[in-house]
Amino acid sequence: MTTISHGVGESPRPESSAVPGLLVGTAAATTPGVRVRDLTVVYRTPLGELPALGGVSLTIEPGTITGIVGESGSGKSTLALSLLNAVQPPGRIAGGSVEIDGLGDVVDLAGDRLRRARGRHLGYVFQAAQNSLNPLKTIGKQLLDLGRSHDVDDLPALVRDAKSLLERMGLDGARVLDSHQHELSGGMRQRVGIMLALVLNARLVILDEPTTALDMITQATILRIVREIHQERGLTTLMVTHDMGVAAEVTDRLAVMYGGRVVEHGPTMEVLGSPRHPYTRGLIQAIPRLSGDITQSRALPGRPPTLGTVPKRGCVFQERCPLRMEVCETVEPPSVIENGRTVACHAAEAARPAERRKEHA
Ligand SMILES: Nc1ncnc2c1ncn2[C@@H]1O[C@H](COP(=O)(O)OP(=O)(O)OP(=O)(O)O)[C@@H](O)[C@H]1O
Repeated sequence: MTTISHGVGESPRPESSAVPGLLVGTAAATTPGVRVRDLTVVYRTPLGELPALGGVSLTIEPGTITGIVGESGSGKSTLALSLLNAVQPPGRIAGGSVEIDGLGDVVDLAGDRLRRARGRHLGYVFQAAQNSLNPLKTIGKQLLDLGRSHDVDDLPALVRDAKSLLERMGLDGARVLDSHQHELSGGMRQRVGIMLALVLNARLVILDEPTTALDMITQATILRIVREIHQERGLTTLMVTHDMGVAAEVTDRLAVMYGGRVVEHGPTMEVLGSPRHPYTRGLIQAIPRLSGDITQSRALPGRPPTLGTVPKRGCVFQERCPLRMEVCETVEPPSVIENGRTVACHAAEAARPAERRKEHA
């Protein structure tokens, strides 16, 4: 689980001069796309610095909801944090870039520029969002602090927007704003987190397991609202989830992660309907809800690697792969892009008709 400060509870800051390259006072005019290139993130461990992301490249198209799925430890949260340049020690971004339209390479952002980008340009809810509220202040007070720290001129409008978002998520907006976090249930706090991610009108919204703390009915309501608000406001949304059912319901595109790599990426229905990577197939087969019959679900054999056990050579999935070939032990499979789908698998590549392989050689 990963926690970062939500920006809530930060002391209000005095007016500061405009920050070059950032839109202050208004939301970004266009829906941003994101281009992650060769991103490497390492964590310091007793065995030295080990990569949690080993050269991830991923393009997030403007206006889409992209889901990031994969088992625990595959690097989903680390990737989400990297989009905010918010990887905390003992982790660090060791290489690569994260280009966000309107912001540039966020890996190069620091200090005030970075703080302002978060919230105003990049909205986010992290797994522990419900624990990152300030216990000493009401939600309303924290909302005002957030608005002031981002130089929002019209604070009454911010409060109105917050109330309306909370009401859409089935809460009594005025009551919630008057409450302290201990007066709210886990599910209510999670919805407060989502409201705070959206209220500054950020156009790129990153949701890390936004519905984990919620019961099924509340989860369905929240997902519907995330989808509606995404469309109404013209957002680009990245959603990290363990739950392939959630991914199937909400996302337009799906990126599947394993051992700190994106092993498959493409339109959600295509990835789920005709998965090309054996890991994606394994994930899908392990889900009773998608395969329809609970007796047909088969758990993926073996366990995902930890930082210390990711293979140093060859394919990261080789140890659990039913299609493993000799080459998989020595050569990391390149990401092959075809018709809007990306797959990094020697076996999938070998199965493609020879003439199409030649075209992409
Ligand atoms: N602070 C840290 N120190 C050391 N290793 C870390 C730290 N945070 C994450 N890791 C390791 O980095 C790898 C990727 O972790 P990450 O949390 O990004 O995965 P995840 O897919 O989001 O997992 P989960 O679904 O359990 O949150 C894992 O092997 C994890 O143990």
